Amino acid sequence: MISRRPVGSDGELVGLPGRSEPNVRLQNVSITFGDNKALDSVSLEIPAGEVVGLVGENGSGKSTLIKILNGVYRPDSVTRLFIRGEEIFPYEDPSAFRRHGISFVHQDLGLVPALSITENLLHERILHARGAFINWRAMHREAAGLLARFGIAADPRQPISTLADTDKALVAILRAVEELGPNKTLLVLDEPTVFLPRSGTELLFGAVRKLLDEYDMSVLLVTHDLEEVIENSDTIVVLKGGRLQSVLPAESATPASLSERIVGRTVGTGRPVRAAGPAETVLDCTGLVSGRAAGVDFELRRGEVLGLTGLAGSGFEDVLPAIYGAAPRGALARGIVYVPADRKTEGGMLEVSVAENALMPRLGALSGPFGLSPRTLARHGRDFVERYDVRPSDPGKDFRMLSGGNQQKVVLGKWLDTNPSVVLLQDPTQGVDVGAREGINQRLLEAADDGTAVLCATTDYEQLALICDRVLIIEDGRVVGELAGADVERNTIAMHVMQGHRGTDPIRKVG
Ligand SMILES: Nc1ncnc2c1ncn2[C@@H]1O[C@H](COP(=O)(O)OP(=O)(O)OP(=O)(O)O)[C@@H](O)[C@H]1O
Repeated sequence: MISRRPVGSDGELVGLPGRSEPNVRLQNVSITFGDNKALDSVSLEIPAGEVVGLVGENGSGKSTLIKILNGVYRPDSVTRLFIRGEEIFPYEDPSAFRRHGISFVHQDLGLVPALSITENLLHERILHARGAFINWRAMHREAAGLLARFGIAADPRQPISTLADTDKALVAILRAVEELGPNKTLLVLDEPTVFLPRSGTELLFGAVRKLLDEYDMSVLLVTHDLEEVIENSDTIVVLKGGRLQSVLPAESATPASLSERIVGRTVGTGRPVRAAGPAETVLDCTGLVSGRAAGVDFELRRGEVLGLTGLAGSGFEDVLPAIYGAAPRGALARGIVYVPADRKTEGGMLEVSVAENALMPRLGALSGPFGLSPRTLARHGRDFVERYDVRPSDPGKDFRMLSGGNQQKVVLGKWLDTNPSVVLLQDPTQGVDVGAREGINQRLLEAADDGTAVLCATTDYEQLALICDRVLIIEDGRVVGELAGADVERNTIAMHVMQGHRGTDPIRKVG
């Protein structure tokens, strides 16, 4: 993408207004939680027609900035915000953002599965027509028009749950834009593609560009996926420790240069060489049927890292909860642990400290006759936050106060510390920054070297390529192929997932 703003001698964009006033201008955005200055004098501009990517390590302030833009948090009073040149005062009226045309799509998309596509898409208007006459025929016609314009081949009367994941994400985006009425300024996309394959992401951003051209709006894209942000943004803004680290034209950025700016170092993309362990089977999964899994067979061996992947909806996502759910009581005693993707509702206890969360599965082992002393809790807590690089490194902090990525480190670490024989991981590095991702992968490989069998279900092919000894591809609820050795490589995995989908037979069938 060609940036429309001037570039300085250091390759960074000059942060002054361009020829015309940007759609959104943030000046000195600052916010303080207790003694933590989560955002410190951040100034940035989001010009019309541009996608501005917002990246930064876990806890750098991305979500906080978004929450200021939707009125959840009040910034410190030095902050000044301008929308299409007009200063707005969110302290006085948090709904000002919405009225000035700012809308959001979050990772969970916020769709209601049982409702029709039309009801989801035109939700706001239908809601406001409450009690009044709703012309359903006209609503469906309008929804059908929108779907057709954005290439979604579906009847708008059908439930949204029948759509493929990419189309669901697209509907969520169209709805967010539709809800703004005539006043369309900024669409904030908060990791909307984490569950999508690359091809889905491309489709989605094709539609986003079309929206930008049609409405002269802007997009603020928050993501941890460096390739995605480079491919789809015009400008990339890097936050570090609550401050503006840099503003760059996306065309000049590479994943290595970005990770350097984000975490202060380049992050390794090499695959470690691992010795083949003994072939002892620790988990024999035969004919597993659950959700969309329709007879999944595989063996998991001691000390190996096995990946499970496929297109969203292929059934690979249903395997781990089914395995864990099959033995809920005895699972932990037998050394099986499960780390779900949804760490907020399933993974951690929000109201207690990081240290208590981290030590919870080992409380019995660590406690003396009089329970766990505060001193022991603090000592183990300190050791934990250091080993898993949890930030801020305060074990006494409430879990709920951590950023999303730091919560993920705590949830993963607390289970790995139980020295399990089997670890079941669903999207383990989702929402985790590029540096922490490397740390987590390292911990997983160390666990495997110590004999733990790791089963990892994800569409993050890059992560699979970095840690897996074998990768199983699932299609229509069954294992249709296995990649091992040099074939455990990102593009090869992606190709086989896609080719399997088209019904060809590119890889060795298992069984
Ligand atoms: N409600 C809150 N109370 C106290 N501290 C908070 C609160 N919300 C955020 N913080 C702190 O503000 C800082 C920025 O957090 P934020 O969630 O914005 O980071 P982030 O860049 O979105 O991280 P991630 O990539 O992990 O989602 C962190 O130090 C976090 O602990």
